[in-house]
Amino acid sequence: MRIALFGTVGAGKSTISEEISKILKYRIFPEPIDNNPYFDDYYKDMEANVFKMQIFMLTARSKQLLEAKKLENVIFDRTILEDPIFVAVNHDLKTMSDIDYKTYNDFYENVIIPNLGNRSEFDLVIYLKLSTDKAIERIRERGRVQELETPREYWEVLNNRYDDYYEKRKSMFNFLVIDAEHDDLNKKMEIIMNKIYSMNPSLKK
Ligand SMILES: Nc1ncnc2c1ncn2[C@@H]1O[C@H](COP(=O)(O)OP(=O)(O)OP(=O)(O)O)[C@@H](O)[C@H]1O
Repeated sequence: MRIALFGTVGAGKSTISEEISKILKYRIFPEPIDNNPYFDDYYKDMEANVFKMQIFMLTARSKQLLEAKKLENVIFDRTILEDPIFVAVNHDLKTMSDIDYKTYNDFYENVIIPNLGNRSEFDLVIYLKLSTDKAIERIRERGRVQELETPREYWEVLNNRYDDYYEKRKSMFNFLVIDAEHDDLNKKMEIIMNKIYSMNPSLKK
């Protein structure tokens, strides 16, 4: 089964990915952050670095999808579907120009998507939905320095854009929406695993 975690920064995707992986022993494809040469600069100056950051992210995720093609069972900690959401936020907040926004979207629609073919198909997309206040609380608790100075408006627009994406495309993917506002991991996992087992009862040992 190809499982994807979908949701704004601080939603808890990494934790849920790890919990599912512990149970099903599926490999996780993590967010390409650790060796990302643009990550620090992006948070320091989005306008100057957003385009470079996006090219890096798309390339890293395309490489992951190529590798994952060989595997039947995988977990994606965020998907390539979500990168344009970050780009739209930059455009909304005017840290990306109209021209760059158009170029990115042309590139994404005409180069990235056709090249992916069925590699970006997911059996289940788990949307961890939460309020912006809660997301910010988690970002602060986690304390990743690059994210701490980012204005609230960025997280707010990002979260709204996630909701819009879901509303517009909910019939295109097999979404499971999880209320990620509360911290009860067991409760969230129970709903998720019940869904996974209902899709494939043989996974339940
Ligand atoms: N396309 C993108 N453009 C800009 N920033 C991105 C993009 N994709 C991911 N990021 C950034 O990369 C970081 C991702 O970190 P991480 O893997 O911890 O995910 P997260 O969204 O914080 O997840 P979690 O739900 O686990 O809290 C965040 O700072 C996020 O804003």
